[in-house]
Amino acid sequence: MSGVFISFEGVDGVGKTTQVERLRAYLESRGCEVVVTREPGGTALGGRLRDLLLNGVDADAADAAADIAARAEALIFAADRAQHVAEVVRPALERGAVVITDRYLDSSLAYQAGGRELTADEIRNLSMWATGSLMPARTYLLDMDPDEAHRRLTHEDDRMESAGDDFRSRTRDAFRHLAGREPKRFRMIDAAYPEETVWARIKADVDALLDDVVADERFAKMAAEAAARKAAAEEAARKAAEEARKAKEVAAAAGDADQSAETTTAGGGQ
Ligand SMILES: Nc1ncnc2c1ncn2[C@@H]1O[C@H](COP(=O)(O)OP(=O)(O)O)[C@@H](O)[C@H]1O
Ligand SMILES: Cc1cn([C@H]2C[C@H](O)[C@@H](COP(=O)(O)OP(=O)(O)O)O2)c(=O)[nH]c1=O
Repeated sequence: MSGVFISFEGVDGVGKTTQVERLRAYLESRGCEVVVTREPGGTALGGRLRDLLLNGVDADAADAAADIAARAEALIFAADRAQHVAEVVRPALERGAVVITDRYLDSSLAYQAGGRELTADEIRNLSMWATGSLMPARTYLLDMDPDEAHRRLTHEDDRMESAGDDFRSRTRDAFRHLAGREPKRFRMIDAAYPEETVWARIKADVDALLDDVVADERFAKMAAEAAARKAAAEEAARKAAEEARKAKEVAAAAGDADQSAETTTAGGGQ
């Protein structure tokens, strides 16, 4: 199987990491090579950038959120993504692995455009440039009330999580809007249900997705074989026509020689 790229999105606490691990276990049990990764922080460089993004430049500053300007924040997330795609995602896809990422470019669209209010076009262009336009085949948006999701978290708020209720609500709305714009890629799953129910919905969709990928590959293989057969038949027909042309030339040359011999004989009798 060629590589399949899957992303999980949603506000903090909706259950992405939980479902990513369930999907990893399931796909491994089906015999797939699975690479689980995340943004920010899927590479060594990304780990350093994640620390800046989640803890701020000065962890003791009174307002850690303010010490990175909105545009700088967008660029740091994009830098993390560029390194992530170059170092982890593309090589794994080229090997034929299933790559599951806990967040990808839709998070930038939801948080930096929706949340921080930069424009969606500039954020999208930045991420497309950073990734060479690599898009997931499927994106699972886990959706639920963001305050309830926030209450599920057991750790202390990081720099992004402390941005407040309004920010969380804008981010959730932005995710839902993105899913509405691209229904083929997105599957929006109600994440307020228990873990098992959420997983059952993801599993059903993944089974269909992988069947489609296998069917597409089978179709591509059949199409390639048909094209090769057509090219071979055309080559054989070209060779046969060439041989027929040569045979005709030989016959014509032999005919000319006979005729000239006859002419010579007739001329010699005069
Ligand atoms: N469907 C669910 N219902 C209730 N709690 C959940 C559910 N899925 C995950 N959790 C719990 O919620 C917390 C956040 O889950 P996590 O997977 O880390 O979310 P995220 O990666 O989206 O921040 C964890 O303690 C996890 O065990
Ligand atoms: C990938 C990405 C994440 N983020 C934010 C979302 C999260 O608040 C934070 C780190 O994400 P993450 O570690 O995935 O948090 P969680 O597991 O709790 O969902 O970074 C952005 O603002 N933009 C981005 O492009």
